[in-house]
Amino acid sequence: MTFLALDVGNTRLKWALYERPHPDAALLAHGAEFLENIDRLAEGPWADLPEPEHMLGCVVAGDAIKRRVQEQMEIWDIHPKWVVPSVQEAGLTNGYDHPSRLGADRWVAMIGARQRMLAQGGAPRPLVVVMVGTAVTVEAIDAEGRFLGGLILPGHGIMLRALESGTAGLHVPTGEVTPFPTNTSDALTSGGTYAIAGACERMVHHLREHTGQEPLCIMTGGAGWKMAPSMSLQFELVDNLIFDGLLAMATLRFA
Ligand SMILES: Nc1ncnc2c1ncn2[C@@H]1O[C@H](COP(=O)(O)OP(=O)(O)O)[C@@H](O)[C@H]1O
Ligand SMILES: CC(C)(COP(=O)(O)O)[C@@H](O)C(=O)NCCC(=O)O
Ligand SMILES: [K+]
Repeated sequence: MTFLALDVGNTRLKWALYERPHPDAALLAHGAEFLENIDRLAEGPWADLPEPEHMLGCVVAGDAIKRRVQEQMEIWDIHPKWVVPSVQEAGLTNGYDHPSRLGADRWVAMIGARQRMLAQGGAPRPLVVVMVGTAVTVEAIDAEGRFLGGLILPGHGIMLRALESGTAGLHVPTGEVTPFPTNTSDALTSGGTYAIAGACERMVHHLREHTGQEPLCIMTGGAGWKMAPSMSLQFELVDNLIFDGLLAMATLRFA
């Protein structure tokens, strides 16, 4: 009953093979590839894997990338299944104006975060879910599992590239995060980091005001580790929220 979980973002493809489609399943193998290397998955890291029986993925990198990933899966006899955000799934209600236009990765990460909170026991709380990847997303979910809405902002890389290409004098190496930057490198690195931190704190404030309860804050994504030390509020850093979400959805779909 092996299960392959895929998360295809705008920078990297992340994959994980589990012994079965269940949150308690053992992890058999996992990896991550930058998108320029995905055409070598079948002859590389996937060549010696036990054949997955089921697969569920989320992709936000566009149709061309999705097709290239599906080509790599032709070494197996599986039918690729991709998440399309719906109005309701796995205990979460989708408040987006057009539910299917929400990024699939955002939907899956929120489902993972909610499952994670419920698994910890205690009364359900509002959730702020931050994903720091190519872009940064900051989601608000109330204690009843209603996704109220979320923010999208540029990630570190995009912010720096935008500043570099839009100015004459901002071509400098990465700096340090510091409260009072005194050189261009530190000013850029700190500006980006605190822009993201500020958006997160603002959303916590909005959700606290809206629900009258203290939100639980969870952070994930490839660049989450860069943000974690600069957060003034307590954020739990989780590296596999999307896989948690895919496992929760797969349990319901493939049981
Ligand atoms: N090996 C790495 N070295 C440096 N930065 C990395 C690495 N892996 C991830 N990152 C950071 O994480 C971001 C990508 O995270 P990821 O969650 O894979 O994004 P996405 O889901 O959008 O593809 C990059 O933009 C980069 O800032
Ligand atoms: C916001 C995103 C670009 C994030 O992509 P990522 O950083 O994970 O590569 C992606 O979730 C997306 O394309 N969303 C569709 C638009 C929306 O969610 O409103
Ligand atoms: K992502």
